[in-house]
Amino acid sequence: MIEQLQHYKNASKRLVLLDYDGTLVNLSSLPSQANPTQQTIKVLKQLTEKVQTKTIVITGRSHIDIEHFIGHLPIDIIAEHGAMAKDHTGWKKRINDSLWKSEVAPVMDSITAICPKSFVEQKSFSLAWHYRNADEETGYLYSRKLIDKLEGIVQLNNLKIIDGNKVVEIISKETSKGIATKDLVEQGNYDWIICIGDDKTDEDMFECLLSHKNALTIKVGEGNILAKYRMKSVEEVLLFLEQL
Ligand SMILES: O=P(O)(O)OC[C@H]1O[C@H](O[C@H]2O[C@H](CO)[C@@H](O)[C@H](O)[C@H]2O)[C@H](O)[C@@H](O)[C@@H]1O
Repeated sequence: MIEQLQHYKNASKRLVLLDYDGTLVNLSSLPSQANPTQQTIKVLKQLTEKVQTKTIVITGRSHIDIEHFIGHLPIDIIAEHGAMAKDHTGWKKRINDSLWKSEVAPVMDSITAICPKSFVEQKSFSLAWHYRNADEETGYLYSRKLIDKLEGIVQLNNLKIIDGNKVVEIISKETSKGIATKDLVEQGNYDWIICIGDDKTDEDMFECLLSHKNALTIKVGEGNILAKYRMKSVEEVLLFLEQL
């Protein structure tokens, strides 16, 4: 890793891709509580000041949430797993597919009604059913039931199910952090890339970067790994980013 970092420092055009929840901030019981810490803000600010370095926060969050958390920083953002993107000109849609929401919402609502402490998060191009605060066993069982009930709608509407961290999310099949990463890599001609994430959707970025010889990919926490390195915690990620 030290050798790789040296190459990174000597590179002339760098890309730093950072997931938000579970990577830049610790997970919390409600999405609205995951405010960035002072250290997170400091680290992101430092990265935006680096020359020859493009830093992008790439998140499953709605563009409204992430704008609320870090929108005051001069940093590029890709939100909703690639459906929305922000650069110095402002926010833009990368897809235009949300008509299916009227079919999915009632199914999620019906499960919310029978699974205490679960709730639906609305985003522009996706719907997410959260069960972190439900009783563990009950939440998991209902998440399987929900996935089962949604299979048909998902197939008919060219959608996919993201079976995430205590969340079941529905979004267009044409959107992923991997697709967004591929676009960035093709357009940017970067000679070094650092990519850090903790969740299943971040594996799509790692997979996209597998064949890139100058990509340093880092998985935060345990579980499946297509990344080359692993870090234990958000705190370790922030310390690492401070050294870049
Ligand atoms: O791509 P990310 O930046 O990792 O965002 C993924 C999802 O994050 C949020 O949900 C997760 O974090 C919440 C706050 O810590 C937590 O309460 C929830 O259980 C997690 O699933 C967000 O609400 C989702 O929209 C994002 O897709």
